[in-house]
Amino acid sequence: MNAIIEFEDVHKQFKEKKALTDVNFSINKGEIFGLVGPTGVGKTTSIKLLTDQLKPSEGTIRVFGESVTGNHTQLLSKMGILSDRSVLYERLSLYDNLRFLASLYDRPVSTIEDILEHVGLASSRKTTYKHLSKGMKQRANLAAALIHAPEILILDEPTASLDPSAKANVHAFLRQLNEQGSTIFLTSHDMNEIESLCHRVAFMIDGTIYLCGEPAQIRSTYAAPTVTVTFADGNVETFNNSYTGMTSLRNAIESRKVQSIHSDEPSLTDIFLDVTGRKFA
Ligand SMILES: Nc1ncnc2c1ncn2[C@@H]1O[C@H](COP(=O)(O)OP(=O)(O)OP(=O)(O)O)[C@@H](O)[C@H]1O
Repeated sequence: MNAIIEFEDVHKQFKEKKALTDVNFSINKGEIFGLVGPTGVGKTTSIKLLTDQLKPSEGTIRVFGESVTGNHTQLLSKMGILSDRSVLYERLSLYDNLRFLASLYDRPVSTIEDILEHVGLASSRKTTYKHLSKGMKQRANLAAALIHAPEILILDEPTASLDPSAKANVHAFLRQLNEQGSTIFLTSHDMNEIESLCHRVAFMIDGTIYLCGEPAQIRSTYAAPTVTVTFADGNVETFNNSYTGMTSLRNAIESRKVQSIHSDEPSLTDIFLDVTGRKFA
């Protein structure tokens, strides 16, 4: 695997507050990687460290094998960043904002139309940034993050203010960018988003990585060793995934009409709540 983002033994201390403790993970080229966790566990701090807005107290963060600390000018040109700070001017129209950014990166203006179309803001191109709604501002900043066709996209809660339809459009766009070669690192509170979008996911709890892996692999690790069968007469029975359980299941299937069979696999949200005992914010 070709790791292009690496967190190695990263700690971050803010005066008395320990925000990150011994954080280790890596993201491979071409992956969509999700960092999830409740509010205040260290997701934004991780993004700020990765984008050199903060310095780690200990440890190293590398992008393309190079430490980001103090080396961000060159590395940032390869990253598109959506963070909690807007990069757009309040008094400029959306189009003029993006045209300004495109000129900084020497990108053709045709890129702007294409991106505006994909984030669903083509009809708002003349609107002054400050007059956009909260969800539109979020999509405008996503558009700004994409203007220089970055190899890596770093997105802090990219869909937090979006309605379900805008969310689905942004998801489709992110999948498309990923298929075209972008590596995407995103944070979210939304397990469904992570489950449907990400190749791998890390659960962050109180500043540490609790679990990391592919959603299907995590689900199967925590799956209950049972199979639930609904029979045509309405009865529901659970069978153990053991030799005797499976023999009973086979006998039941042969002798009774079955409506549905499903393995009792928990969702990522179930697993998260189970392993942490904490609720999502
Ligand atoms: N500049 C700072 N000074 C002091 N403490 C900070 C600072 N920035 C963050 N923290 C603290 O570090 C912890 C992690 O904050 P962070 O913003 O990374 O959480 P988060 O997981 O992104 O939360 P949310 O999902 O609400 O955005 C919190 O307790 C926060 O109060």
